[in-house]
This record gives sequence, C-alpha cells and structure tokens, in this order.
Amino acid sequence: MKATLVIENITNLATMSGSDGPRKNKAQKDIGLIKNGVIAISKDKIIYVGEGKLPESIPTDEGTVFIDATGKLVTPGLIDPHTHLVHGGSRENEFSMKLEGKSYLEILSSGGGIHSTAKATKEATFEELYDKAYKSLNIMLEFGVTTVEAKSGYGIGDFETELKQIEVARKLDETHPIDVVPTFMGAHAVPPEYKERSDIFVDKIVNEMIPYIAQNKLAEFCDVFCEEGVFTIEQSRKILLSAKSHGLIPKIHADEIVSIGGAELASEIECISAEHLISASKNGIKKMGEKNVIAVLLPGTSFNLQEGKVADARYMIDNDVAVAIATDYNPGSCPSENLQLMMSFASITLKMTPEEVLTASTINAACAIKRESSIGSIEVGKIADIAIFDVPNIAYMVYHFGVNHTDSVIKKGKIVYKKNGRALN
Ligand SMILES: O=C(O)CC1=NCN=C1
Ligand SMILES: [Zn+2]
Repeated sequence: MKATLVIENITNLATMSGSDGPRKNKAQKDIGLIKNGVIAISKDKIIYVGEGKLPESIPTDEGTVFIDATGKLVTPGLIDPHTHLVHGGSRENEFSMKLEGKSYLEILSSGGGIHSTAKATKEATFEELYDKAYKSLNIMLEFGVTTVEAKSGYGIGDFETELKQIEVARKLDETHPIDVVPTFMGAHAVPPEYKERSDIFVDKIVNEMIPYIAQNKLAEFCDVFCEEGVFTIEQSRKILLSAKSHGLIPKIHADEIVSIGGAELASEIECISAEHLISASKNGIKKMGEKNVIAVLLPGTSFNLQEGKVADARYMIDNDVAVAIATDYNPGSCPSENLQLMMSFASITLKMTPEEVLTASTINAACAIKRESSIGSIEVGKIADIAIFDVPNIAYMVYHFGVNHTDSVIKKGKIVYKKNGRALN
C-alpha cells in the first residue's frame, strides 16, 4: 500500500500505543514514546509507525508528501471529550456578579447562568448557532484538537431547541474537519415552570425526549447535571437508567460543586464517565476505579469558578481511575476552547505529570467517548488524526503555558491546519 503522507525525523513521537482500553494508575504515565520516529499514512489510515528511516517495504512516489518533524513533538490528534459547543449568546455580564462574590449556583438559581444561555440558544437560528460553533471548532483545530464531544442542554424543557443543538452538532460533524460527537443533555437544568414539580419534568425527559433521541439515533450518550439544586441523585438515576434501557451510553456531571454522591451513582449505573468531580468523595472515587468509570476532569472550570478546590486527580489515578481532561467549553463556567491551556492547568493545579496529561487528552479521552478503537493513539490501522507541536517534548508543552504550540494538524491523513498557513474560513 503506497504512503500518501510520511512524517519523519520525529524528535519525540508519543504513540500512546499499547493499550486497548483506558490507561490507569502507572499506565497513565506511559505515552509510548519513540525517539527519532517515523509515521507512514495511506489515505486516511496509519500504515506504519517506527524508529529511524521508513523501510523500503513501504512504497512512496512523487505524490507522497513528506513532513520533517525534526525538533518537534508528534502526538495523536487531541480529543476534547466534554464541551457545550453549540450555544447562543455569552455571559460576560455574570463576570461582575462573580467578582462581587456570587457563586455559580446562586447565579443559576436567580435565573441567570444556564437559563440565560437557554434563552439565547432558543432565540438563535440554526445558522447562527452553526456559524458560532464553526468558529469555535476552528479555534479548537488550531490547538491540535481533531475530535470534540458536544452536549445539548440549553433547551431546558424546550425539546425543539434541544434538537436544534443536536442537529447543529451533527451538521458540523459532516462539514468541519473536526469530528463532532453529540451527547443528549436534556437534564441540564430544571425549567422555571417546573421549579416546584421537577419530577414532572424528569418524566417528560424519560417518557418523551430520551425515546425520541434513541429511536432517531440522534446522540450516542446521555448526560445529566447531578448537583445540589439541579437534579437529585434519585432523579439522575431515573434519567440515566432510562437512557441505558434505550441504548444510550450514560455520562454524568457529578459532584461539581457539592458532594451529593454523583461519583457513587456513576459507579452504580456503570456510566462510561463521570465529569467534574471537584467535590467527589474518596469512597465514590474508589467505586469508580472498581467499576471502570472514567473521570473527565475540567481544570479550566475550577480555575474559572475559583471555588477554592480542584478535583483530586492524584487520588483518582492512585485508585485505578482512568483520567481524561477536557475544556468544558461553555459560555458560563468555562468560556475557553483552549485544550492546551487546560493541559497546563491539569498539571499545575491537579498535579498530573505532563505524560499523564497527554494520556488524558488522547487515548483516555477517546475512551470517554467510546472512540478508542479508531483514534486516541498512533498505531497501524487507526485513523490518521495527528498533531505536530513545535516543542521539544511534552513537559515543555505543558510547562510553557498560555501560547499555542501547534505546528500542523492532520485529520484523516490530510493536512488541515498549518501554523501561519491558510486561515480556515
Ligand atoms: O453553565 C453552563 O452553561 C454549563 C455548565 N453546566 C454544568 N456546569 C456548567
Ligand atoms: Zn459541562
């Protein structure tokens, strides 16, 4: 099979190879490093990974593109497994409230927060949501990201708006170089009109929305904001068990602000992942390790919320919980598409080593969205989603924070971004 693209003289090639599932404990540090590496790609697939020169057995011709990666770090395309990508409006008006000391939950319960984004998303047209999210995907691509999960959740009871978000995500998956993986999150907040009768709203989600999403195959995952003052443990259990019974894979926003047992529930239901976990109990973390629930940590959110605590990544890694990280890109608790910055935050604030952070942004992130069979590592037969960073090694990339280290991004074997190259429209 002829090579269409060859990346050679790679000073540091982090393959992330060697595991068919999420990397836990000591394995979270193993990045499958090859010095002076070489990768051969044919069309959209990886056909060779090795050290030194490309072997004669891999044919090339005048059409083969060669990239010299001397002095560079090459990794699998980064994966952002937790975003609220598709949304209308913005919430900079809450900035002053936060500076005056108002908490995230206080702003939410006073009708702001998610509710104000819900209003903006409802009022926005499909095209407005699409254009806004397309621009965010361009930013993410420039940071080396090649796959993104995108939650609905701003319908807040208005199913049409929920569906509009999901349809935008699905359209973006077709049109933008980045692959977009939709998650249904109808249970993001209780609509004001159901404030005193939230169980009725839960029944609407369970009896109407989830069956429709599942029957029409509009999303693979179902997520719920299990939090004090949002959805209780009992309500979250009902929603996620219903999702599971309809073939949707359960995820959960767990113990973000108050520890109400979200991590324990994630383990009981065997969610693919539990996300945030800033306030997760040690018992809940241990149970997640026993039940192989992946932790998706969001260090940008804890930085932005400044609630004085961060997820205990070290305890999770030491207790066999595979850790992934994400931006949590959304207009309120983390208005940033910059996954490279979150990688630095994960190291600086969560005390994860640079190698653990790279695992968390590649293969473990792929596992959190059930894509590990095709992406998340540089191995023969996998999709050629590859990022080239202009840094000598992963430690330098994580330590030198706040700048964009991306040199080039390859998506399905095609160069889709080059630094100072053609701007994406
Ligand atoms: O505030 C938002 O829009 C997104 C969010 N949902 C749960 N935590 C953050
Ligand atoms: Zn979130």
